[in-house]
Amino acid sequence: MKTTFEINPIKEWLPNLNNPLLISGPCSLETEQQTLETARLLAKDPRVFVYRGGIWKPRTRPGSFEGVGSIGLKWLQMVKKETGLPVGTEVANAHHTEEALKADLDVLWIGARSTASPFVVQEIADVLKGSNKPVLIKNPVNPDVQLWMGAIERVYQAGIKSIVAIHRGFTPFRETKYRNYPNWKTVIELRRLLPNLPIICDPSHIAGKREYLFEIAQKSFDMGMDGLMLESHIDPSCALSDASQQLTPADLGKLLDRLVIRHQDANNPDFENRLDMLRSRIDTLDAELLEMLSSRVAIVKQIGQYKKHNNVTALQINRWSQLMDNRVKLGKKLDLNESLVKTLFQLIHEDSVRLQTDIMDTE
Ligand SMILES: C=C(O[C@@H]1C=C(C(=O)O)C=C[C@H]1O)C(=O)O
Repeated sequence: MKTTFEINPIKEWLPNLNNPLLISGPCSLETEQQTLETARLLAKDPRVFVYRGGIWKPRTRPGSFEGVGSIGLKWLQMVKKETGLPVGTEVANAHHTEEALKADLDVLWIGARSTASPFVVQEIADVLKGSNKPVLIKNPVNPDVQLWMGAIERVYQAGIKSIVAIHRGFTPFRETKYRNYPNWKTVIELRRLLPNLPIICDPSHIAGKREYLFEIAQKSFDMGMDGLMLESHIDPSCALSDASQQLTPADLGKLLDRLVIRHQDANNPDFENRLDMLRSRIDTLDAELLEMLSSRVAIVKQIGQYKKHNNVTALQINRWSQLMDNRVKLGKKLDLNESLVKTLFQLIHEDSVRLQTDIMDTE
């Protein structure tokens, strides 16, 4: 499928956007009062552009608070009427989508568990046909960029051009300090595949804890994200869901005050000139790296021939272990990141062994 999507910039559906897109509001709407009081405070901050509130909550285990359901749509309409903020909620099946469209919410989003299921996304997309609603699509729970793309394509094929992707982190397979670990590699790949697609970050679901929200939000701007979705609650300690990751509107304001917003360009000729100079040095160094790599490959091939004639295995585990230890030590001395050195030499070694077995088996 071709990947030149004509995605609308956010400003097309949010004309007063003059800052990164910030979506905020409670994880779950709980009562009319909690919904409205949170909204009233958020509406005072001009950096908040959309009010969010979950009403159908996909919970991992049964028995937790699963949201107030359709009554919440009425509360969201009240927020819009009173504050003027556009409002949105998560939809997870055709019925939710029909209800949300009937209530004329301004934006809808598809959650991470739903994105992971093509059937669910398709059923939502079928209902969205002809609606023109902006749709935000969270990453699937596993870092599979194709699955994320698939959900975006399904919604796009339903005629929706106002799409935003949300990085909400991925299910960890081991203990991490975050609730859902961020995977910037997957986000960078999505950006490469769909350069015009706005991508925002959801630090609340990545962090799981208030104390980590700032570092993730700042990293998002460092990475060129187009905005943030940050949960807020009038009284987080009493929240019925995700109590430890929500902020009061006042604390949200304080967090926003500390964030440095970064731009794609500096619009400053001095900066551009200096950057060009440094980049041309990188270009030269990269060419040298590749030439050195090519010389290395030539020797690896020579060794391969030599091994072939002497019936010696391509893989030499002792040499490989010593080489790796030595390169890691050298890398440390040169102040290089250990995982960079390891990954680089693992790739180089894997290719050496492949080259040598090819020589042994085909010539
Ligand atoms: C080049 C060799 O063959 C393999 C490739 C290596 C490499 O790329 O440096 C090291 C050990 C071997 O597993 C060798 O035996 O020296």
